[in-house]
Amino acid sequence: MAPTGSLVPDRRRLRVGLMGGSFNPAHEGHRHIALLALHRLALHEVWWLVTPQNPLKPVAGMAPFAERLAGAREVASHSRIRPSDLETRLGTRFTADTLLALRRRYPTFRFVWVMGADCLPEFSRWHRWKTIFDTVPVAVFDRPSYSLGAMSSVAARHFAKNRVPARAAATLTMRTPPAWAFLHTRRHTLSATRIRHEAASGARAGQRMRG
Ligand SMILES: Nc1ncnc2c1ncn2[C@@H]1O[C@H](COP(=O)(O)OP(=O)(O)OP(=O)(O)O)[C@@H](O)[C@H]1O
Ligand SMILES: O=C(O)c1ccc[n+]([C@@H]2O[C@H](COP(=O)([O-])O)[C@@H](O)[C@H]2O)c1
Repeated sequence: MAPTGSLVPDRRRLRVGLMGGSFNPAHEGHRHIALLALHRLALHEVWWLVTPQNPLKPVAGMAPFAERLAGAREVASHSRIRPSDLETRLGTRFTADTLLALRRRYPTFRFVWVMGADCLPEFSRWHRWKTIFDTVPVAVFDRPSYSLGAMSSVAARHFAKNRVPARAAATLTMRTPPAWAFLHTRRHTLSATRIRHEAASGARAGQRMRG
């Protein structure tokens, strides 16, 4: 059940970054951290887990799943970045459940959860958030304006003792969880929120021109 097109046999000790997201829509910021993750975490692949619905985000304004997945496939355009509908196929909605299911399904793979710094401040609101840290190592990538909030967050403080230095990030997939790193990297300013706002104001301007 690996992402469509995966030719890698299940038995290999594949090092895989799992990057969950709404991808509403996918953009260069996603690609930016996926490429950094491949390099800095010494991964074979990054799987973009396009979520059927983020449990903490409103349903209103969420583009249809098929549209978000198609957009992710277009933006990824890299043989080692694999957009996937795994959560839909597994029937999981919460990250903790997805990770446990993936670990069961691919017992020989080395997974690491990859996310941007904006996720850390709200992480303690995620369903069974401590289980996530206990299931796979976690890599957090810098994102403009979120670094300070991320490091003072409930999750960062709770797992402070389990943090490994960024220079050791390439060893994360080999570590027994909980283990996590914060990577101060080149940052990318783009967000899906901005793209949606720009699309909406473009549409309004078009309406004014026509009216
Ligand atoms: N510019 C970026 N820099 C770092 N991480 C990013 C960036 N854009 C997205 N991410 C990360 O990618 C994952 C999926 O993000 P998501 O699909 O929600 O995009 P988003 O731009 O944050 O969307 P929205 O603005 O709608 O919240 C998250 O872990 C998020 O932190
Ligand atoms: O499991 C949860 O409770 C949970 C709460 C919020 C977000 N997530 C996951 O976090 C990932 C990033 O979500 P998003 O919408 O910020 O791109 C995506 O895989 C979501 O399913 C998961």
